[in-house]
Amino acid sequence: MELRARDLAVARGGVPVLQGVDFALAPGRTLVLRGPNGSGKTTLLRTVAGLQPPLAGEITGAGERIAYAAHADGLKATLSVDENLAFWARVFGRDDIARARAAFALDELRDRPAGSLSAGQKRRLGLARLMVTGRPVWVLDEPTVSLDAASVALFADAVRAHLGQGGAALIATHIDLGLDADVLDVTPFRATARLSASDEAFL
Ligand SMILES: Nc1ncnc2c1ncn2[C@@H]1O[C@H](COP(=O)(O)OP(=O)(O)OP(=O)(O)O)[C@@H](O)[C@H]1O
Repeated sequence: MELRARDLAVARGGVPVLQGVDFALAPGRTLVLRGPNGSGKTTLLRTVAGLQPPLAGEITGAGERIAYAAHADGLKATLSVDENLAFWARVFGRDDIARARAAFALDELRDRPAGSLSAGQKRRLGLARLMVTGRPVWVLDEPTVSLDAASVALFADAVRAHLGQGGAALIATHIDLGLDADVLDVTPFRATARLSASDEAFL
């Protein structure tokens, strides 16, 4: 099933940020969002992930198919690496964490409290959680922040494996991940109208 956005308009803090966004993301494919700082990539991802409603337009193929990884890692600091993964797996009704742990080179860190990990190790753990969700559409906001070159390569491998199993990925990133990806530059979709609260009632 495709993830699709049709004529989507999104807002941040009540201010329209993007409008007229259309894209389709098929199983097995990656779509990379590009655009300068503040152009609306995070806002678009949050809307696709269902964390905020669109101002206008339609999203299909999202909802419970999405696993979202935001800027913040959102880890439980006092729980170990394994406990964090197991907790997350349970939330999604699953129990296999070994594959995710290995894919992100976390085996040697499995008993360490997440709060004691380095920034890059925390990020690897945050990304490993995607694998335990079992969800087909990964929505990722700057996933490689804090990662060294070797960890970026691990991440790209994990995405490739996910695509190979029929998954899909929507990724905001400023770097080249070496993936065979489609690219959507959000710059042309910047919202022109700055609507007041009273105008919004007529949308
Ligand atoms: N909490 C907020 N309340 C109001 N406006 C916000 C908030 N967060 C971001 N914005 C504004 O919304 C617009 C879009 O921001 P967004 O974070 O979506 O951009 P981005 O393309 O992801 O940027 P970056 O590349 O810097 O991560 C910007 O003008 C930003 O200043």
